[in-house]
Amino acid sequence: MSEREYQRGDEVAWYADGDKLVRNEYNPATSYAFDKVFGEYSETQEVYDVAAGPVIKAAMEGINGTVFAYGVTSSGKTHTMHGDHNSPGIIPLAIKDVFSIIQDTPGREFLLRVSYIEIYNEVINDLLDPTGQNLRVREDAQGTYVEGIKEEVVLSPGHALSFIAAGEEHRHIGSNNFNLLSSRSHTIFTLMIESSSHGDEYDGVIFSQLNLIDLAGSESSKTETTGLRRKEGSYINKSLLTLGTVIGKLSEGRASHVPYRDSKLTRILQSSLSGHGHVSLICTITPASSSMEETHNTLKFASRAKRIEIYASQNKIIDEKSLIKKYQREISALKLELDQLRRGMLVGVNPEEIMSLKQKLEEGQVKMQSRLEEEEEAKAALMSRIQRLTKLILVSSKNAIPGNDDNGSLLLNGDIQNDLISSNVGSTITDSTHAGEVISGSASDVKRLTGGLSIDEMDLLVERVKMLAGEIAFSTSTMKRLVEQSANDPENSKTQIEDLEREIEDKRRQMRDLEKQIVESNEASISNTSLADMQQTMMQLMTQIDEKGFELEIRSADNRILQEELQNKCEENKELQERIMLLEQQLAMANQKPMTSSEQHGSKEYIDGLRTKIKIQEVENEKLKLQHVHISEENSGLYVQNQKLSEEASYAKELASAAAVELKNLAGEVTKLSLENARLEKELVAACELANSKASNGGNRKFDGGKPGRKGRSSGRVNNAYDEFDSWNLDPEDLRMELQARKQRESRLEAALSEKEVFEEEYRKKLEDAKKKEASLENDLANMWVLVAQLKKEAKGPVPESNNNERNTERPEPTNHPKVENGEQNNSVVKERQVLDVSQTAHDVPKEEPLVARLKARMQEMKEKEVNYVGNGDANSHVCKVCFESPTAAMLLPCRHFSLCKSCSLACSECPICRTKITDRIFAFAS
Ligand SMILES: Nc1ncnc2c1ncn2[C@@H]1O[C@H](COP(=O)(O)OP(=O)(O)OP(=O)(O)O)[C@@H](O)[C@H]1O
Repeated sequence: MSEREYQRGDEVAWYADGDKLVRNEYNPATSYAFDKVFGEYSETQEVYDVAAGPVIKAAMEGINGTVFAYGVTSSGKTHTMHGDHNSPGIIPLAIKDVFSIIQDTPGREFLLRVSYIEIYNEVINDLLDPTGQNLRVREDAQGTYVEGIKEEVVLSPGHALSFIAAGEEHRHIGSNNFNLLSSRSHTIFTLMIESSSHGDEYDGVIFSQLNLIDLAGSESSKTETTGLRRKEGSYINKSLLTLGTVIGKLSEGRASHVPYRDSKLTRILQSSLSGHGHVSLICTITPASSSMEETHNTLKFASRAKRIEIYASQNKIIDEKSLIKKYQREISALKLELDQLRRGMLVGVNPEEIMSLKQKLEEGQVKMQSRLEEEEEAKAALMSRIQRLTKLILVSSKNAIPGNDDNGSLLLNGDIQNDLISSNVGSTITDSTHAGEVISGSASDVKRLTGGLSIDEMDLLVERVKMLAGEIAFSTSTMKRLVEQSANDPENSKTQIEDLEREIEDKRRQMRDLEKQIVESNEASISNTSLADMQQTMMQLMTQIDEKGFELEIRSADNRILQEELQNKCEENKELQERIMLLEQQLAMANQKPMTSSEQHGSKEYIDGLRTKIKIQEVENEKLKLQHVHISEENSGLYVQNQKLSEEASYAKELASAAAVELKNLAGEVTKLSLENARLEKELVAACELANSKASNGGNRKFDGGKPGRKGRSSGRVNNAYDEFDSWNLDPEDLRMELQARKQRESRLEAALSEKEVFEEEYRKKLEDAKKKEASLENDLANMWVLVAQLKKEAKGPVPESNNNERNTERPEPTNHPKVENGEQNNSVVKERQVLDVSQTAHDVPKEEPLVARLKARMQEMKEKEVNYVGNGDANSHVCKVCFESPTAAMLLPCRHFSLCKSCSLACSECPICRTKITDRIFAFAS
């Protein structure tokens, strides 16, 4: 149990009974058996060894694998899959294992790629590429895949972890009342593994995919969430419900329709769940008594999932499609091309030519320059591509050097490791945390800078610096998490944070050392370069100058365009300002007009008075506009409320009709039972009579010598009946008891019947209340519209009577309020409107102030009503327990739980409250 659960006073409700059973503390007969149960003292490493290790090993041999953690919120899924600094989870352990398997597999080349996505509110986002949002799931011959996903080649465990750390920064996390850092999305970390053996032993390329999944936790109604969290919770629950249904269908083993398409999660996992890969499901549970029911559900889910049978087999792909093969082919072709190019260049180009080329360039002979540029660029591109491709292919260090001392270092393909091991560069790498991640290439083809490091080695150092930077990012994000958690456990966190800080400092130091080496090596190489090298360096520098020049040109062109745009904008601005001035002039002239007329009247006061009036009118207009906005908002609020009420009313109707159906059934059952009772009573009377007559005949069965004695009796009706009774072997006492039991059952049923009637009565009352509320809200709504119309009219000043029709047509109520349109509105509304109309026609419009006050009072009244309405009863009682949104339908599950809306209930194969299987659905509204 967690600290929080202890503090809450929870007890242990479920416990691990041995390493295969989970048993209920309160009801020991309830237990579930699994492949392996890990108790409270188990480490994640043990979980990894049993539940993930074999899957990862098989994935390295070409069999797809999926490992996922399932459980309610805060039960430890993220702890199991990601872990923390002290206890790494399945994902980091798997990554480490993958690289050590590569190291232990001499004779094979591997290419590893990773992708990392999340499913948040049924939208797939790429965590490695912030621009990759709302991606789509597609299907091809090999199964389902996410379109447009970013895949990154990884070279070391640290490299892979740095991508996870970067992805975690974008993942959706939030807090609920169970977990401060609750995962609000499902995440899928995928490792794509390609491998082939070398040279003569080449047997094609094997491809496999390893999915490591951290699901978001299902949320019960106990999770106090609102707004966004509630919405997220409903999406999480829906997708987990679909996962449950899919697992349920698969475990049945029958060829029925499996609804993979009902959620993105099941759609992506379709190939894994139904295909030929290994799947390992880790269910996380809490022993706490307050979550007993949720834990029970998880155990049932796990039991069902255990019944699914999957037939794992190795994948093979055709060579053309494999990336590793493509890279290998490309490397050979590029090397060839580079050779040709280099030969051509060394022979064909000398410093004078370069100088003359430079001169010609200055003179504008673009053709020559571009040839030089192209050749240089092509060469540089080829070299860097060869290096890059070569570095991506991973091989065990045991491959490359005969007699290698097997120091455990993993090499990236090639033959430069001798140099590395002998140089201090190599030792730095071997000393580092992810020892022996060495990048190699075909160094023979790559130019070595005299006295310094080869280009490959330099690249290797740069790569190593990048990896260290990634690892530092990962450690920093772990530290951030720890700092967040330090409030709960300051002592423990402090030491962890200190350790991490030390580690980060250490890595920074390593990075600085490497950077120093790079700089020193550059300097050394410069001081020792031969003439040829100088030529080449010069050429490279020239190319760089040219490139920079080109870049500069592009930038200045861009700049020119931007300046033009700016100028255009300025001109536009100027035009606009002129227009504004013109309009102002026009306005001033327009303002002057009444002055002229007032001059005609010869009264300055009159003008001032008019101006003040205009100003007041403007202020009033502003106010009215604001009020109009308020009222419109109020109106839409009322409309929504109205809709809600209608939904509630229909819900109540459905419930009532469901109750009626049940009542009818119960009545039928009661009648049947009464008939049965009557029959039994008759039988009892007959039996009693027989017993009595037997007693009066002195024939006590105990003393009459048993059955043979009865056979000798003379035939008669009573005796025949007795024989018949005897042949049934019925005891009157039994019958009496049976009768009593039936009577009890009957009275129970009658009690249930009357209870149902009470419920029905309650529902009826609720329905009436809802109807009343609806009517009153409609009434209010209509009143508001009348007021709005009046306000509008007043805003326009006194309107001549002939304008009344126009005013009426402006009213928006017919579109928003169907009842008014149909003329069905409440009489009081009609009356009020008539009164107002009359008052308007008589030019007896109340002054604005009282009207505004009335409007405010009305708004206050409406708000209070809303509060009363919302405050009535439990807001959660009628919402669907899965999506938390729609009202529940009147659905009769076999377990009698009315807890789902229609769409959720159709999507599930079992009741989410008690997990009873849904065999029939009776929709009351259908009946
Ligand atoms: N086996 C465990 N040992 C120690 N601490 C654990 C263990 N399992 C979970 N915790 C702690 O419990 C808290 C909640 O765990 P975690 O975040 O892994 O739950 P979750 O199931 O992923 O939750 P959600 O679904 O809300 O994301 C964390 O602080 C975690 O460190």
